[in-house]
Amino acid sequence: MFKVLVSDPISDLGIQKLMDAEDVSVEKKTGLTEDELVQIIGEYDGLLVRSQTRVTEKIMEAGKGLKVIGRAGVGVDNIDLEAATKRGIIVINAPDGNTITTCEHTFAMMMALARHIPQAYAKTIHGTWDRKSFLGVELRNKTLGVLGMGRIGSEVAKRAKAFGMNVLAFDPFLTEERAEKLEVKLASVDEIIRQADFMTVHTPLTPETRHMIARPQFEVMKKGMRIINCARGGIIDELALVEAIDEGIVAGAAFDVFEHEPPASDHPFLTHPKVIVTPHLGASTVEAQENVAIDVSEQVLHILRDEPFVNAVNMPPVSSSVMSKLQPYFGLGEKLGSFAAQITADAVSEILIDYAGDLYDVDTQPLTRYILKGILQRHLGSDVNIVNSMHLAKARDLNFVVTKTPKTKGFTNRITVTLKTQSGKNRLVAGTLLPGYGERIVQLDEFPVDAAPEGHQILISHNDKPGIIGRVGTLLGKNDVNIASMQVGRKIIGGEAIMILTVDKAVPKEVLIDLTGLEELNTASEIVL
Ligand SMILES: NC(=O)C1=CN([C@@H]2O[C@H](COP(=O)(O)OP(=O)(O)OC[C@H]3O[C@@H](n4cnc5c(N)ncnc54)[C@H](O)[C@@H]3O)[C@@H](O)[C@H]2O)C=CC1
Ligand SMILES: O=C(O)C(=O)COP(=O)(O)O
Repeated sequence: MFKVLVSDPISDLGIQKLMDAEDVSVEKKTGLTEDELVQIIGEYDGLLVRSQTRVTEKIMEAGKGLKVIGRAGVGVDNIDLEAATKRGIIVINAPDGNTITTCEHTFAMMMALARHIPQAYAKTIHGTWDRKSFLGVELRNKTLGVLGMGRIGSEVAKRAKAFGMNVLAFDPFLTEERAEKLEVKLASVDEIIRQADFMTVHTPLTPETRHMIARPQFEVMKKGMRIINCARGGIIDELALVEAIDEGIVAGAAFDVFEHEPPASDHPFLTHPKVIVTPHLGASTVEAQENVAIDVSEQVLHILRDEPFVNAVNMPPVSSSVMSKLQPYFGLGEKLGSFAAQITADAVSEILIDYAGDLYDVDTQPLTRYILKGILQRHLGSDVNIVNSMHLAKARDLNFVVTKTPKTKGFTNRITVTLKTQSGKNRLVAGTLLPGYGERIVQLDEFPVDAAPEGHQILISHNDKPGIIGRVGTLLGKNDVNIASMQVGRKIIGGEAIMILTVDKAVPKEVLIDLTGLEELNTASEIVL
């Protein structure tokens, strides 16, 4: 008999199938502390949560029999995925079930913001008939900026069109073609900030999206903008937002999510007359809660019974025979994908992967999943894994083409990843596994190189002129950035060249800016692998 613990309020109707299963017993214990969970988790094979329960490494360590953690919702930022993967605990989520509900909440917030509904309600029920203070604005003919055009963002955009709004959208995976299909105008974050009347964010919280709207963005923002966050606390810098409202830059904000939940009682949002808040209610409808609970229960049943499953956010289902041939290449593949994504600034329209030499007659599909994971993870965050990376690429109309080449000059094996972009500036990175030496990047765009893909790297494009290497070394030395290795590649003497430096620690942004100021140096960016 499998035992499943439900530790957050999850729809009974949704988990009915799990409760009815003869081989499963379900127990509901909500509101437990970490220590209380640690005490009891050892008895269970499965754990079902929403966003309240923080499933920490300590809990998983105590959950010796835990096979699966089911998240009845989208975001898995309350679950330590790395700890789960390390222990072979499969984490699944229900990504589709609460899309519409959260989109509708976003609209409820947008309307409430435009018409001051919470503030007007509060005055009216306290006996003040105030018709002067709450002059609103229409949505019609206003410009809505949508940051993050995944499931929820796309639905928000669709409904905004019905309200007569013009939609500007930004998502690293949004191509011109897809934007046209969704009837939105592709825009940069900067264009959205300068042009939108309303702005709503629908991205996950990743290192890249954390504080993506902060002081520098407020400084150039269109005056009078209204901002909505029903995605994750931390995407918008909360304190900088309050400042921007007080300075008259932002006309109002509606937040469902917070950097710390629940927010502290003295959080400025809670008393600010121009900020409206809800307690993370985006997914809280009867329908969504039923949907996500059904989805997650079905998957938990499959996993407990050792049956095929979908929506795993962390587990690689690779057979052992394929594994033994391909495993040595998995790390290289993922790094090549990540490297390619990090050097590509434009929206990617197609991914080309070529396997050559020893990889010619191997079923490389699992390896392709690692490469896609490396590419997608940069923008989609921790939800991408080798189980869902192909699905996620397809769902974003991101075509990937795999080719095989029997022989490769100079190497026994070679993986080449090319990202074709909207602007036509394609980026190529190729790598090989050298017996006895490990992973190597052997080509970057048209330049032959020989660099180990690891840690912090600086990629520099420059003109092949004497003295440039010295100038780079001196500047990095002055800034206490130690160079572990350096590789230079060029096609012709005196022409365009590149440099890959492996350094011992993260490179401050200012140092990268200073590098680009050096004579004969064109661009400098950091790659983290
Ligand atoms: N308030 C609530 O109760 C709920 C909140 N959510 C949250 O809403 C967010 C969106 O959920 P979904 O649409 O289902 O996810 P999704 O994965 O379908 O979409 C996220 C999109 O953000 C894009 N993105 C990533 N980095 C970006 C960047 N730097 N700039 C612009 N776009 C970027 C991705 O390419 C992706 O298309 C998630 O954070 C999720 O956790 C989801 C459901 C309920
Ligand atoms: O699904 C998500 O990402 C959510 O944020 C919903 O969270 P909840 O299940 O309502 O605690």
